[in-house]
Amino acid sequence: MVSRNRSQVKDHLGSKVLNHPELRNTKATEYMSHEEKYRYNLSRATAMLKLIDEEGMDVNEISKVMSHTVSGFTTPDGNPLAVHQVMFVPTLMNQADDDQVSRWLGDVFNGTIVGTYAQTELSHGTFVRGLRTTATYDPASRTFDLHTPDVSAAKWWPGGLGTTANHAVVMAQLYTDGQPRGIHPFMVAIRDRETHRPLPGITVGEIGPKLGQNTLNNGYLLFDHVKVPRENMLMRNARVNEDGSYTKPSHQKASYGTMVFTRVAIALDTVDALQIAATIAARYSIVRRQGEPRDDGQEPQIIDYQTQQLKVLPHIAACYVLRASTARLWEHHTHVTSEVRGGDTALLPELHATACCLKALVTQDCSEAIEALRLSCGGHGYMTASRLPALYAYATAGATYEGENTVLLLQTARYLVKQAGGSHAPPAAGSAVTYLSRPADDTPFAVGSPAAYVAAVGRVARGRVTEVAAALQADRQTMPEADAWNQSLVQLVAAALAHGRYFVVREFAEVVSQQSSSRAIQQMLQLLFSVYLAHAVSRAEGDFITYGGLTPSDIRLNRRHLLRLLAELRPHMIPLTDAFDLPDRLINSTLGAWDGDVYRRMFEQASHSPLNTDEVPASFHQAMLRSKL
Ligand SMILES: CCCCCCCCCCC/C=C/C(=O)SCCNC(=O)CCNC(=O)[C@H](O)C(C)(C)COP(=O)(O)OP(=O)(O)OC[C@H]1O[C@@H](n2cnc3c(N)ncnc32)[C@H](O)[C@@H]1OP(=O)(O)O
Ligand SMILES: Cc1cc2nc3c(=O)[nH]c(=O)nc-3n(C[C@H](O)[C@H](O)[C@H](O)COP(=O)(O)OP(=O)(O)OC[C@H]3O[C@@H](n4cnc5c(N)ncnc54)[C@H](O)[C@@H]3O)c2cc1C
Repeated sequence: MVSRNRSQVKDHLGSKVLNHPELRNTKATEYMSHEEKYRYNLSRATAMLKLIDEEGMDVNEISKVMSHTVSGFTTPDGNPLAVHQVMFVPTLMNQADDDQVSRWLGDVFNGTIVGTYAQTELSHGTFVRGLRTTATYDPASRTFDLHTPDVSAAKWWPGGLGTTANHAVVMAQLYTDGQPRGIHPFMVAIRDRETHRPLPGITVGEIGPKLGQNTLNNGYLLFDHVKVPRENMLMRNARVNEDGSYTKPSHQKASYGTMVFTRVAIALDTVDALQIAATIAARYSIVRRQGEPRDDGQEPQIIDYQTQQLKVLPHIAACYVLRASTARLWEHHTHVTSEVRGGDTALLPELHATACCLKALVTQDCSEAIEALRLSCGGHGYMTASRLPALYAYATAGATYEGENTVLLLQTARYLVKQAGGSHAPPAAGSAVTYLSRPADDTPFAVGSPAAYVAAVGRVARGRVTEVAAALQADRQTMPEADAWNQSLVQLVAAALAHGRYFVVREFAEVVSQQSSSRAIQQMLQLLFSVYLAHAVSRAEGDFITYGGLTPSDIRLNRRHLLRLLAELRPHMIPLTDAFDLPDRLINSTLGAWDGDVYRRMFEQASHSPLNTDEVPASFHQAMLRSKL
């Protein structure tokens, strides 16, 4: 199979997707009903699935074509098959045993089986161990009895479950021999393959409108003592034998593997959304002129206001920096997964810790950045047709799904404080936490030296982690563990974020140092890195004084330095966003097209409003009449 890099995939898709007979003609969906939107997005998602199949793509390629850059074009309101592709199929591949894979995957790939990942319940999402759907094994019939004890245990949220999927991987509490065995995955048929009607004992439907991504087709699901054959528990890790005896998995959290994968995919993908938003805001900021005319008689381009530069340019730098670290995480995930499949789980705890904090850091940074970029476009950024509201809705969902960010940061913090206290297995060579067991890097801070900034970011991470580890340790002597932990929650979250920031900047430092093909490119990467670092310091000045070794004078110098760097970056803003290589049809924004013809496009989109069809819409008279009664 030919492996393509990210840009080549895009080029490849440029011809394949943008010219595909079922995909090339897009419709504006803003005025469609909920059902019309679903039909439109589902038919495009299906065409995309067929295309992926025809092209014979591997997991890396699929992740790229499923990326928001492309899926925002194919399924602008959310892909009802996203969870099928990103979670259901990977769960079968990684958690089903070989027999099960050969039993199901043919039907998955020929489209007979369409699935979802059904974990979250109405009353439990975060605390997975608290899920209440049960799967009780009966050795006499060799079946599991799947049951929802009450409405609060209804599955709620799974993507594609609403009206699309006919199967689900259901995460349920396993009982064998009368013993609870924890959460395990079960392959369950929920709708008839021919009629698509719910099967006996199944109650299923769609949960209703959301902030965005309304055609993800999120659903609910309840079981009334549904019998599932023994062979339908996914058995690559744990096993239930015919007599009901139970074999434990090689790693306690093996069944959480799909979540780790999806966190990595979300981190990588949210940067795509930021790139689109940054391109829109950059292009609009040079087209838009407003204010007292200058010497040349023209009103200034808004990007020449220093405040606008601060709203836009650091986020372009962030696109480059976050892309590098999330791509690195993706590679690391591939490596660790193959080790785990071979039985070696040593690297899993750190992968889990890193995936948690990068997913949280990236989705938080990107959603804040996209909102700042939307605001940088003034009133027009509030229009749906700018695309910025939908990009925000997409990025901010990433802060909640696949593990709410605070909760994930606490998972990272748990790993970090154990490392700092020496109570975890020592980190492997190349680990991202070795800095915790070494003396702090005392490179003196100097404005203009990226290495000095990276060292300061490291001191903040180290200081934050060691301080909270000590506080926790002290509290543990005087109160129960849960109270001690709760007493430090805010500082634990800050420590995990600081660690994530250090991970990100070290990865980019490596990218800059390894770039050798062109001096000009290296200089540009250095400039982007300097902007990212100076902005990071300006966002957390207190931390850099408290832990990073910076003085109030350094902080003042950094503020001026950042503004100078922004002025230096400004002439490169358009080439830097053009380099994301996003065709207009993928950007799909009135404000962000390459030719800058913003105002004509805005008028053109207004012509689609159904309220403009008649000079006086009938609804006006009807409503006025009612108000007079
Ligand atoms: C490229 C294109 C892609 C674009 C994709 C976009 C579309 C995607 C659509 C997304 C749809 C969304 C789907 C979902 O949201 S699915 C539901 C996701 N749900 C969650 O993420 C729930 C979050 N909660 C949890 O994961 C767990 O409950 C939590 C980890 C918080 C706690 O678990 P638990 O209580 O069981 O464990 P403990 O805290 O007690 O920890 C015990 C030890 O286990 C370690 N641990 C925990 N998880 C893992 C793991 N996954 N791997 C390895 N190890 C793990 C933990 O660190 C503890 O270790 P120590 O005892 O050594 O400290
Ligand atoms: C668009 C979308 C798509 C989704 N798709 C799927 C899907 O396909 N399949 C699926 O199974 N699920 C899906 N989900 C569900 C999603 O995974 C959960 O909503 C998510 O994991 C958060 O869990 P929760 O809703 O229980 O939040 P809660 O845990 O109730 O969070 C509420 C607040 O409580 C805080 N909190 C909770 N526990 C702790 C703690 N231990 N310490 C400190 N603070 C805490 C949180 O930080 C947060 O501020 C989806 C959700 C969304 C929004």
